[in-house]
Amino acid sequence: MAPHTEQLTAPAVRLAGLTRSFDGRTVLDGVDLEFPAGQFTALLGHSGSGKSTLLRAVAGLDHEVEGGGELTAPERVSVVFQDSRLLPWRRVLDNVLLGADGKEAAARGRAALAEVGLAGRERAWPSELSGGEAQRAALARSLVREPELLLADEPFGALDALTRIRMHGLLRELWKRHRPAVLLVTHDVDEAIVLADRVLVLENGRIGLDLTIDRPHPRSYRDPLLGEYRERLLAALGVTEDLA
Ligand SMILES: Nc1ncnc2c1ncn2[C@@H]1O[C@H](COP(=O)(O)OP(=O)(O)OP(=O)(O)O)[C@@H](O)[C@H]1O
Repeated sequence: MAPHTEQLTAPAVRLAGLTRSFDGRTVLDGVDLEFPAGQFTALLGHSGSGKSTLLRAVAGLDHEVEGGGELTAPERVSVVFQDSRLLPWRRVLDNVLLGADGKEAAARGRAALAEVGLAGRERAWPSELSGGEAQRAALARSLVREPELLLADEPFGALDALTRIRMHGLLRELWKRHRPAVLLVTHDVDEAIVLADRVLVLENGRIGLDLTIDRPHPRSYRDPLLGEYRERLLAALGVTEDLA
């Protein structure tokens, strides 16, 4: 019998028994998680549940995690945060290039900016960009390295609702073109179900729910069949009350 192809593909990320405490308080309590190359995964959880802590661990930014087991992540990892973290003293293109020199690098940077809709803004200063444009530039900077894994920590959390919807379309488009594995941390249940193919809920320091969103793309916010997933996720998050 032919072996199942998934078994032949090494997972992009594998965590086993990942534990992290701060001042004796356990935030991550033996997280087991694995996802394959190219998978778009969202991570939901209440404020303080440890989403950013988990993301930082996967990014290799936290040297105090106790593996207990193992932590495997690809070499080329990019991280996008809620604020763009553009360097104010560098022009947009120089921010995207992050010190890479030469004509070829500049061409790659320009192409990345064009991909996110910022063609013509290469020489702008970050202070001249809107919040949405700054996040576009941050996405261009993250993609120019062709990451195998894109970690995004509430990348649209500070944007207004309409800009956020546009950015959802852009992120999904970029994902389709570049196919990195994505781990998107968000508070927004709709954002998770419209973008991701798998949604995880972090609770009590572990993955409490692991839900595959089996709907074709592009998805619509109005798709009634997404409602069932929304209900399950809200229930897992303990949101049961309707507003008065
Ligand atoms: N460097 C740190 N020192 C002390 N405590 C920390 C540190 N980093 C995180 N914590 C604590 O760990 C818990 C989880 O924080 P984390 O930022 O991972 O949560 P989160 O789910 O991302 O929250 P939010 O959605 O509000 O961003 C919080 O109680 C936080 O105070």
